[in-house]
Amino acid sequence: MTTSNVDEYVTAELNRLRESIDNIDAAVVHMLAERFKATQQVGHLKAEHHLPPADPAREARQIARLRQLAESARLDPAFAEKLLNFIVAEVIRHHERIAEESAGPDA
Ligand SMILES: O=C(O)C(=O)C[C@]1(C(=O)O)C=C[C@@H](O)C=C1
Repeated sequence: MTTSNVDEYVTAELNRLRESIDNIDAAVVHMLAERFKATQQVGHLKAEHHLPPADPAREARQIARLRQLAESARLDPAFAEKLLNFIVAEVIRHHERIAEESAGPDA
């Protein structure tokens, strides 16, 4: 192989892998959007029934489950846990805002 063939091969391979990465990133965005649609509904339900925004026992079960799934998928369980915590922290902020809004300005 000449140098320019190697360059062509590397460029083609990089482009092929990046197409796959772009598809996966799009799927992640769509899945997160669906997850947030569901959690928004949970936020409204919790606010209507005066339930606390966070449920640490539920989170502990989710973390245990995700760590196991990550291990079987050969993904770092610590990373899976960090990612879930990051998402859930944002969800809790949304829940708190929904609760404040549903309580009204005098609450
Ligand atoms: O399941 C709930 O009670 C939620 O509010 C959803 C959710 C989540 O994003 O998965 C968010 C906050 C809770 O602490 C636990 C889980």
